[in-house]
Amino acid sequence: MGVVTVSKLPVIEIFGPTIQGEGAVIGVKTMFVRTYGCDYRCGWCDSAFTWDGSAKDKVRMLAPEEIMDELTALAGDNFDCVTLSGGNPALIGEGMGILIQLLQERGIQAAIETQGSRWQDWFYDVDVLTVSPKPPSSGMKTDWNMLDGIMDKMKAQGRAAHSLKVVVFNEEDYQYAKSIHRRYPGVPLYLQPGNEDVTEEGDISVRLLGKLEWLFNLVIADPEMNKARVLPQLHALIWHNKRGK
Ligand SMILES: C[S@@+](CC[C@H](N)C(=O)[O-])C[C@H]1O[C@@H](n2cnc3c(N)ncnc32)[C@H](O)[C@@H]1O
Ligand SMILES: Nc1nc2[nH]cc(C(=O)O)c2c(=O)[nH]1
Ligand code: SF4
Ligand SMILES: [Mg+2]
Repeated sequence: MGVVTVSKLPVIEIFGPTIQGEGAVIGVKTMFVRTYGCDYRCGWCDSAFTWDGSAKDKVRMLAPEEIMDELTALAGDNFDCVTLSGGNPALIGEGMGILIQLLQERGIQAAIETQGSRWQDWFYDVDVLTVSPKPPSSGMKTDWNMLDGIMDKMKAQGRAAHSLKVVVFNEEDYQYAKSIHRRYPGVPLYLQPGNEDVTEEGDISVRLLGKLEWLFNLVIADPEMNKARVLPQLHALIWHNKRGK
């Protein structure tokens, strides 16, 4: 018997193919792997089941190879990109690094969604890194030392396409987004209107589009935001608050 490496990941859901609904690679067909656990507790988190205990019984500890097999079983070769989200995927060390390698060996892009509260060396290997620092409305406090460190390292390394994405619910959040833009001026900034009710059932697109127009108007009036991009959560316009989309 060979030695078994323990590098399993806590996975709460694997789904797709769907369309990436946010940020730099919006519109691209992608699979999702959502890890369990978060070091934050954002008041408005649209994926609170990844950390609030309500879906704890659905968590599976999976080896990177098992995740690959499940992606293939779900979608065959009908995808070129896998988005690793959570929760905070940056809580996971070795296992995530191995999964990213496995994906890339098969010519599949690895995209990451994380909030910038933790660093992992595998950030260097990611194809698309989205760092989404949290504005005041979340109730979280930004660790500026950590965020500076992450942005410095990504800049110095230069391979992975990285960008910033700030969710904006109110004027104070908008000011926070501006402070992020001033602090990291060379990094593409995406602004995303907040979904104020992540439990509402039925069609929420009119409400979301209203919030998008509000954010459009702030940016339109603001010469400091000439380079920012304002995008909706595209999947939420189409599939609303449905899970696994
Ligand atoms: C659920 S999080 C998981 C990844 C990581 N924890 C993070 O926050 O970046 C994925 C993305 O959804 C965004 N998000 C969460 N709740 C939201 C809401 N109510 N409205 C708009 N965006 C939201 C987050 O800001 C983040 O950019
Ligand atoms: N379609 C779709 N696009 C997304 N982009 C980021 C997501 C996330 O929850 O991390 C997400 C998601 O949950 N679904
Ligand atoms: S950091 Fe991301 S997953 Fe964690 S609570 Fe905030 S939005 Fe949710
Ligand atoms: Mg989501």
